[in-house]
Amino acid sequence: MTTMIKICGLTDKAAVTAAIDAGADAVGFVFAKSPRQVTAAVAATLASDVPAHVQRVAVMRHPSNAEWQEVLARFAPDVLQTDADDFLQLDVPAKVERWPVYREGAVTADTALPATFLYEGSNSGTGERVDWGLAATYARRGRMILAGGLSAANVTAAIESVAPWGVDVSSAVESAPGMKDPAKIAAFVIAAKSAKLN
Ligand SMILES: O=C(O)c1ccccc1NCC(=O)[C@H](O)[C@H](O)COP(=O)(O)O
Repeated sequence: MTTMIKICGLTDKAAVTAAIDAGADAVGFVFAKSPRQVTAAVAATLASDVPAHVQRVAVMRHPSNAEWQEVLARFAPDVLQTDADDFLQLDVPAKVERWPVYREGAVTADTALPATFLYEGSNSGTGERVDWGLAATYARRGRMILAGGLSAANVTAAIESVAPWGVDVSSAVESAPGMKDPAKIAAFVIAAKSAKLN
């Protein structure tokens, strides 16, 4: 079994190509307010050559249904990633996979976690790392995508201690906020793939 790798917050074609060439399984485009924010039209252009085995993820945070419908119509993502409660008010067709975001501090032992979920801290895209010990307990309850503060330097250890289904990175593979660095993307993927899984 290998760990799913998502490179998030892509804003230019070179970064998309770097993620695909490195062997990423998913590429994320941020539509929320962020230094990485792109329009649905730009994301559609950036993702036009993404091969079918790489999932194209629409990353949002508290969108209105109208904002989501615009992204759905123009970008046609494979996956919608947004805070778990957002899904209550969004019309998401069955063909779009859901990656609800659960945030550290808001999850307890009693929280009903879905089959697949993303787990991170309060502030997306800021390099904020979660408690891996706690994350490991939640990772046993479903297909967790671990996010927040991962980098080429720590992703191997993160995978080996948390055992998530997937990992997600953004700021640590950038040269500046919103500017992805192809060499850092490649290094992250190599490090993630080198993790020893039981
Ligand atoms: O990346 C953003 O700026 C962002 C803004 C608003 C909502 C979500 C956002 N990113 C979501 C991601 O999936 C990031 O990859 C994740 O938060 C990890 O970020 P980082 O700690 O920088 O690796």
